[in-house]
Amino acid sequence: MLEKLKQEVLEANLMLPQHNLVTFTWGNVSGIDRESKLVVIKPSGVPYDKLKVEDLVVTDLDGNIVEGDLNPSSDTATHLALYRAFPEIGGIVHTHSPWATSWAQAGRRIPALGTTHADYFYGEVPCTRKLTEDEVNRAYELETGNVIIETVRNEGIDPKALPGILVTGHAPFCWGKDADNAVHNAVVLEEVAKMALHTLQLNPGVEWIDQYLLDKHYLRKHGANAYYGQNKAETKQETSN
Ligand SMILES: O=C(CO)[C@@H](O)[C@H](O)COP(=O)(O)O
Repeated sequence: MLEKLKQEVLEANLMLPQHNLVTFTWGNVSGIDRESKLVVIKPSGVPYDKLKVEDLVVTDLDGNIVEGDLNPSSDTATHLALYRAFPEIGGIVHTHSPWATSWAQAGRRIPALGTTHADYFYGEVPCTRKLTEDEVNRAYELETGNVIIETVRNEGIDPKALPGILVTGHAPFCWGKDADNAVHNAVVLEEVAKMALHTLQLNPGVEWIDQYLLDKHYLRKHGANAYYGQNKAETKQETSN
């Protein structure tokens, strides 16, 4: 079942070590088939260089295993909570990539300091509150998902415009229209996390980029009249006076 989705999720998981987003078995990627409401996710603790498509686990949105002999990722409940809350996402990735994880451990939001950031994240990358002792001890992974959902909803965030978040004391979660897009966003998040830290070291008083520049860079890639890449948008970029 879901052979195409399984292949996409396998390839997305293998992109994590390829892009240096993980060490050992850290991290996990999943994808959802919205028609069947079934999720394909990495098995827990399996080294990436040994991961095969038949190792992937299929669950329903309640976490019941529909297919697979191995235990699903230990973060499965977090992924499922996000799929239930955000119907617009099709893939989720969690890593402990060092630069983004440093911001998460510091409990700091990543400010939009440049156009690289603006190309993918339409504003600062948010950071959740800490989980309470009760949340950690009662239902850690589910409550990790819930604190992400709480932050997104309380701050009126559009998950498509800000496809990532930092969980305080833990690490980043990113998402996208599918597993490959989620990993792409995770790679960019790691890059902008590194750039932002270096920028602040070079100039601690640096300000966010101006809203008009944030708008331009985000919307030329993702807006209704996007013209980045090979979009044949009606509105072309100005090429002459
Ligand atoms: O959050 C963490 C570790 O703190 C995860 O990234 C795990 O390291 C990945 O676990 P599995 O997906 O292999 O269960």
